[in-house]
Amino acid sequence: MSLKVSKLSKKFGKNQIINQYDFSVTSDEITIVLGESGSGKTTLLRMINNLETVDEGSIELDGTFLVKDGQYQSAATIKEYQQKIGLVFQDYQLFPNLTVLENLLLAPLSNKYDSRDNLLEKAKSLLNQMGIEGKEDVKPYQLSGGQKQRVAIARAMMMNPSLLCFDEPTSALDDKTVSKVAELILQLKAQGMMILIITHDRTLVELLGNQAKVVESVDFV
Ligand SMILES: Nc1ncnc2c1ncn2[C@@H]1O[C@H](COP(=O)(O)OP(=O)(O)OP(=O)(O)O)[C@@H](O)[C@H]1O
Repeated sequence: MSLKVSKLSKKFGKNQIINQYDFSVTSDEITIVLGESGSGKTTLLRMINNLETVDEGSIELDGTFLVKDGQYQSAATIKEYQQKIGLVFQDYQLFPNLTVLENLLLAPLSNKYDSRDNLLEKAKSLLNQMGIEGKEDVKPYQLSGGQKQRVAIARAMMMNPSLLCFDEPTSALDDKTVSKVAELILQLKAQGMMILIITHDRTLVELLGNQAKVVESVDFV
C-alpha cells in the first residue's frame, strides 16, 4: 500500500511551485510535509486530492493512477482513486445545515457505496471511535473545534480510504487539543492507515515523534 508521486510539476503563471518532485507515503510512517506559508504545501495536497490539476508527472495510489505522465485517467479510474483517499480540511468544511450523522452519510449514500443500514452502522461506529458518540443529531455549530475535526475525520473515513490526508490539522486548536489530535493520528496509524499531513506546526511534528517522517516543502523546486 502506498501513494507514489513522481516527477510532479506545477506552475501558476510563471511561478514554478513544484518542479519534478518525487515523494511517497506508506503505512510504515506518518508523512508530514512541513514548510512555511506560500511554499506550495496546500497545492501539493490539492493535486493529490484532485482539487487542482498537475502540469506534469504521475500520482498513483495502491496501483490506481489519478494521472500518469501528465495524462489524467478515465472518469471511472479517477472515481476509484478518489474512493481510496479521504481529506480532512483545515476548516473541516462540514455541511452546516446537516446533522453530524447526515454529514457522514451524504457522500457514501449518493455514491451508492453501501446500503443505508450498513452505512448507518459504520457511521455510528466511527463516531464512537472518535469519542463523539451521542452527538449524531446535533448540527456542527453545536460542537467545539476539536469535535468538529473528529466529525471531519469520521466523514473522511466513511468509504474506507487507504490514505487519510490532513490539511493543517492543528491550526485552529489549543495546545491541549493538539496533543489529543496527535494521539488520535497515532491511533489511526497503528490501525494501518496511511497518513499524510501538511503543516507548519513543529509541536505537532514533535508529538508524532519517531512515528513520522518529515518532508520539507523547500525541496519542492
Ligand atoms: N490558484 C492559484 N493561482 C495562482 N497562484 C496560486 C494559486 N494557488 C496558490 N497559488 C500560489 O502558489 C504558492 C503556493 O501556495 P500554497 O497555498 O500551496 O502554499 P502553502 O505552503 O500551502 O501556504 P499556506 O500554508 O499559506 O497555505 C503561493 O505563492 C500562492 O500564492
